[in-house]
Amino acid sequence: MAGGEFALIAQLRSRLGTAGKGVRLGIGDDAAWLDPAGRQLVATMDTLVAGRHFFSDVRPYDLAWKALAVNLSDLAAMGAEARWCLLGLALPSRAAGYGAWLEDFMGGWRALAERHDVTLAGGDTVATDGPLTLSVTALGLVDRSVMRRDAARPGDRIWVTGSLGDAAAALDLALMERGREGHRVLCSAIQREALEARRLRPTPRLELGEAAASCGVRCALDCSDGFLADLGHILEASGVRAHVALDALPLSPELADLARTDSERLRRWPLTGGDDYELILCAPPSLSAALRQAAAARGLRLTAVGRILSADSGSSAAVILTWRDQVVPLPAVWGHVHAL
Ligand SMILES: Nc1ncnc2c1ncn2[C@@H]1O[C@H](COP(=O)(O)OP(=O)(O)OP(=O)(O)O)[C@@H](O)[C@H]1O
Ligand SMILES: Cc1ncc(C[n+]2csc(CCOP(=O)(O)O)c2C)c(N)n1
Ligand SMILES: [Mg+2]
Repeated sequence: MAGGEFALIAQLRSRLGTAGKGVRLGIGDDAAWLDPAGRQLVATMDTLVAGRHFFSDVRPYDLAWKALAVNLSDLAAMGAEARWCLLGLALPSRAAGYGAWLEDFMGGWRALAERHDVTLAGGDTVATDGPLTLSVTALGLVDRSVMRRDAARPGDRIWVTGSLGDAAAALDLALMERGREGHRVLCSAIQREALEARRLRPTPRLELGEAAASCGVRCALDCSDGFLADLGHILEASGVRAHVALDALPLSPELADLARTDSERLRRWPLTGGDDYELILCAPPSLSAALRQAAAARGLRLTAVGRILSADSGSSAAVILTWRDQVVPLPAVWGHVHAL
């Protein structure tokens, strides 16, 4: 980008890059100089592409929130304390320029960054002939071991924070509104607003992630591709299987209302929908009380949804799904999410 790039960076620097904890040198030099103060560093990156991860007409405020939230959610799943971010922007040319866009974008970024005391320490800005693309690197700190996806053990309880499926239902609504292929959803304006807020502004469960790791939980992952697909990552990495009780999956009141009359939806949205950004945790029963307490202290819903089984127990399926204690078939996992 020509001159506009430097004006844009100056804005980001003055509004988002002000001195933060451990920032020796932030936006403005060839690289950021950061001080983890003797702690261990956890690093993650997620990229959002217009048309694939968000609709091009998204409000910049919401886009910024989501780009940051999905990365903080990865730190939460490791049990890390979020500290710094780098922001990569690939911007297609726009008749209206990026002045007003950036103003709104920075508002959304700041709202979430301030909540977790995360500083923008650097990034990169380029022009592109392709779609608007944002790539965020998030850096966090831990003092002890992280939670890993290969650490589930037979006998562990499987826990889920918050509720599942709202964002997927909202995506169906948004697709229908745009005349695109989606599943028909009939709901009130109030229900729609609640679901849409979950799709647009996910809440990274950083406090619970840190607390769970402190309680001794060794296995977690954040749920972005859909509960079944993400649980599948844990099962594969850990070499185990699982039993999941479909009737135990936590639903928001709005989704429970919509799914009441339709068990197919009840299965699809929370199990395969994606974009939830809740944590899936696996922990031995001896940690259940401490985990429940950690969630209650933060006003966060935490639900036991199943159990980890050993690889050689019973049937060959990785996940045994039950509904009212009867085994039910697994829905097809949403294949196109990762089609390259
Ligand atoms: N291009 C890449 N180069 C190096 N490592 C990569 C690359 N893409 C992914 N990875 C690594 O692969 C692992 C899995 O990444 P993946 O993006 O599937 O998980 P995730 O970020 O938890 O999920 P999601 O992106 O759906 O939120 C991570 O360790 C990630 O750092
Ligand atoms: C416009 C639009 N279409 C589809 C979706 C749904 N979606 C896209 S990627 C993804 C999983 C995480 O992605 P990744 O694994 O690539 O990080 C999900 C649930 C959306 N949010 N917006
Ligand atoms: Mg990723």
